[in-house]
Amino acid sequence: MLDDDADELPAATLCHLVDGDDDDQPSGEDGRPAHDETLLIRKKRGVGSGQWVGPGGKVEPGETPRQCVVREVREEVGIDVLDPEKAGVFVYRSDDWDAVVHVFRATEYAGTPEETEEADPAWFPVDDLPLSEMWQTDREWLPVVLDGGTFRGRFVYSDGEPADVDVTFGVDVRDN
Ligand SMILES: Nc1ncnc2c1[nH]c(=O)n2[C@H]1C[C@H](O)[C@@H](COP(=O)(O)OP(=O)(O)OP(=O)(O)O)O1
Repeated sequence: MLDDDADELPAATLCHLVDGDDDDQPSGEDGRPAHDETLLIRKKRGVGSGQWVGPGGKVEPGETPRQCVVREVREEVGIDVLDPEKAGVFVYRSDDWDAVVHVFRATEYAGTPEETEEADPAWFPVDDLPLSEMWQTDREWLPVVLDGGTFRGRFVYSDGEPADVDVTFGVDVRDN
């Protein structure tokens, strides 16, 4: 881990779901995106509200990060992710909240994303993400995660801007 105190921090999760139409139906006719797209939410409240982010949230007592990410995706957009795979982990430090954030990638899900009180979901092509309306540090690692890679990072924000950014790719993130 890139931060000595990471074990002391509250935990949170993010899910980056990648979908593409790989069956026999004409593009888009089964309600699934025609090409590789990823599900983002316009977050209505909480940390990062107003931005496009992956669905996710804070890990509750007694919950594992994997259990959390399944619950949060269900609560925020009403679908069940079936195969969340750990793809990264980063320490986030800011003026008002610090956390260790576990990042999952998924390709299988049940249901159709819908708007909730917490989030407004939309699919974006993986090569055309709304980066100017996302966390600035997402551009460091999100394309790698969407492409099947792994990373570990430490992102320090001050006054809403990245002040210290450290990322390593191609690491084993299964147990941390
Ligand atoms: N730097 C950065 N980039 C991308 N995403 C994040 C960060 N820092 C973060 O904290 N996050 C993400 C990690 C989590 O998904 C959320 C924070 O949790 P939040 O959505 O506020 O928690 P919930 O449990 O859903 O909501 P409330 O408890 O606030 O109702 O931000």
